[in-house]
Order: sequence, then C-alpha cells, then structure tokens
Amino acid sequence: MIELSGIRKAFNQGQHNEYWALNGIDLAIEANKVTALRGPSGSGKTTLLTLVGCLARPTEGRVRLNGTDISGLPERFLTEIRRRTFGFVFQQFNLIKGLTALDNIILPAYPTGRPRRELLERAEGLLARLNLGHRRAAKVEWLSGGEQQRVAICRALINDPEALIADEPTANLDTHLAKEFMAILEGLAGEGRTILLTSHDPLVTESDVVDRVVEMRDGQIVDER
Ligand SMILES: Nc1ncnc2c1ncn2[C@@H]1O[C@H](COP(=O)(O)OP(=O)(O)OP(=O)(O)O)[C@@H](O)[C@H]1O
Repeated sequence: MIELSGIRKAFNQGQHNEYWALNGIDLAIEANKVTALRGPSGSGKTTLLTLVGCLARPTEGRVRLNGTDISGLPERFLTEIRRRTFGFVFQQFNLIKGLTALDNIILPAYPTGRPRRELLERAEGLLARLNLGHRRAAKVEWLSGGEQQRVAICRALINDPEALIADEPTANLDTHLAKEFMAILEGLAGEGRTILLTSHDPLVTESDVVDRVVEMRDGQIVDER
C-alpha cells in the first residue's frame, strides 16, 4: 500500500544540531496487514510513522501510495490524502479537553463537509462498537485512560480510512486494557484495514494479530519476521 525507498530524514538540517533520525529506509507496508515497528527508544520508529502517514516529508527518498509517487505533492494535496487514507492514534491520545467524546470523534470529519447528522450517526456507531456508547456525552477529561484511547480510535476511524496508524498504543495501558486494545485491533484487521504501529510491548509484537514485525535501530531496518 505504501512503499518507502531510500528514505532519510534529518532534523535541524544544516544547523550545528543536525540529526539524521532515519538513514536509508526501504520498506513496503502491505495492504490489509498488521505491521509493527519495534526498536530501542530513539531508533526512529515514530519518525517513520509520520512519514508513512504523510504527517511529515522525508529529507531524501520517495514515498509511493498505492503505486503513485506522492513525494513531491504540494501540502494541500498531501493533507487531503492524509485525511482520506489514514487514521491516527497518538500515544498521548491528543484529545481536546472540554469537548465531549462525540465532539472529539467528529472533529477530523468537519473538513470533509459531510452533514453533521451523518457524522453523529457514524460516531455513535463507532462508540457503540467499542462499548463506549454510554460515555458519548462525557467530556474526555472525565474518561479513564482506556476509554480515552477508545475515543481516539473512534476519532481515527471517523473518515473510514484505509489505514490505521498507532504510536505505542499500549504504552499507557495495563495488561487488561492492552489485551482489550489487541482485540479491537484484531477486529479492525479482520475488516481488511491496513495497520501500522510502533511498540516495545511483547503483548503486541508477539501477538498473532501482528503479521510482520520490523526491527529498527539507529534509523535503519535491521531485521524482520
Ligand atoms: N522534531 C525533532 N527535532 C529534532 N530531533 C528529533 C525530532 N523528532 C525526533 N528527533 C530525534 O530523532 C530520533 C528518533 O526519534 P523517534 O521519536 O522517531 O524515535 P522512536 O524510535 O520513536 O523513540 P521512542 O520509542 O522513544 O518513541 C531521536 O533521537 C529524537 O531525539
């Protein structure tokens, strides 16, 4: 689905603190599969996620999405592709305090111009599917960590993306909640979504739900299974 070739990513390029977070990545993320990136802290996993999800651009190399080279597209096209193709679940969930679960979920769908009634219906459906219907009107800061993550997952799915991207999805969860997350993941994988995540957690990387584990170190891919 997404192919990266010859990817390098520098931060603070040309400055005294220039740092190459990714250093020659060739990777094809297969459609309808669950891929996990594993590696020590600082190995470049999150940086790679942001490039796959078109949240950032590589300093060098090409990104192809379903066969089309999107590396050189202007920002507004990239934003559109990002919205249609990817849903993101961030490690800290990045929900907006003061807004209800429902309002947080429909937020990324506003730019699509779809009617609010339709969005609410879809959001309600997602909440129900993740056993969170009863919390629809709760402000997100009232929710537990596990509930907040499920709201974040609903938000990631509101635009019905082809792919879901999750950064350390179980890092803030206890074992019970992490297992619940894996069950949700299994359901999403079962409906044919492409899933890319980073994880240190053996509960994730050794799970049968994960098709492929890509091992990173020092901004490079060093192994995979
Ligand atoms: N915006 C930035 N500016 C400068 N350096 C950055 C920036 N983002 C990341 N880095 C550096 O790039 C390297 C890779 O970071 P990245 O977050 O991708 O690693 P990671 O493998 O996801 O680590 P972790 O498991 O701790 O999240 C790190 O050394 C980090 O300090």
